[in-house]
Amino acid sequence: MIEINDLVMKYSDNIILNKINLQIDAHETCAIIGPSGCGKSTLLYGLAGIVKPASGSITIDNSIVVGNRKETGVILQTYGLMPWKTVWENASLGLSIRGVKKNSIEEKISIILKQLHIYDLRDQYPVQLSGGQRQRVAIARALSIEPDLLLMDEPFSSLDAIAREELQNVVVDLYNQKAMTTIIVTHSIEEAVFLGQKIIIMDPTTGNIKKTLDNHHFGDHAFRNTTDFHKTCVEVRKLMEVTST
Ligand SMILES: Nc1ncnc2c1ncn2[C@@H]1O[C@H](COP(=O)(O)OP(=O)(O)OP(=O)(O)O)[C@@H](O)[C@H]1O
Repeated sequence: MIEINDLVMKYSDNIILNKINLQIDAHETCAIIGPSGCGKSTLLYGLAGIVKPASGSITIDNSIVVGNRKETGVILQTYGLMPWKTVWENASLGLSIRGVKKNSIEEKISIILKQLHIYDLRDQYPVQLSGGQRQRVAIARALSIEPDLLLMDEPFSSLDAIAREELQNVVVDLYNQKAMTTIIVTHSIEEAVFLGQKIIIMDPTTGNIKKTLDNHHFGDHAFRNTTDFHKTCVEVRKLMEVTST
């Protein structure tokens, strides 16, 4: 379980997040949405231990986050792939850094690459891949460490609508297999509604949470085509409009 208590995040004297309180249950998926610059990434960096709170705390499973946590998988906007390493080498980086034995790495990475349909691309370099394929490699690397928490910062923003929906389906499938706590920062209302059991709408004027919606429909690819999906999108859009005026 994640507990955020009176969290203040600043860059120099500039307060970005102001006294945020939030609980995210273990095995929950949470989408964070809000206008550009409202501090979504900053919140994710706090959860990842990349940026330290000015005050307040972030606790994961009763331990205060003070830096990288080895059970947290992180996918940042830029994918973070090493251009000089192959798909296989990029995907296995997290395991080799942790000193995992070669046999075990081979077994785990083969399974994950096959699951993400990029096994045949294992000897290619990032420059030879499409955006969606690169993103699958980044997902493979994050999953290889078997995280209990997966943090994603606008992971699909550079993809076309179809590639984006395919990868959203992959996230749902992975969740249905492993039920890892998943937090995704997104600009897309549809993505937030499709991927978040909890949808957090941020308010840039207060540096706090405007509203949290519970969404019980998560987990089914077909949800995208339902009336409930569209209704929830409209609800989130209205809250975003209020936020941005
Ligand atoms: N390293 C930094 N140093 C100083 N200010 C920063 C830094 N990173 C972000 N900021 C500022 O903090 C604010 C919040 O940035 P953040 O990236 O968290 O917002 P965001 O909601 O994720 O934005 P976007 O949707 O555009 O990615 C912005 O005003 C940004 O300019």
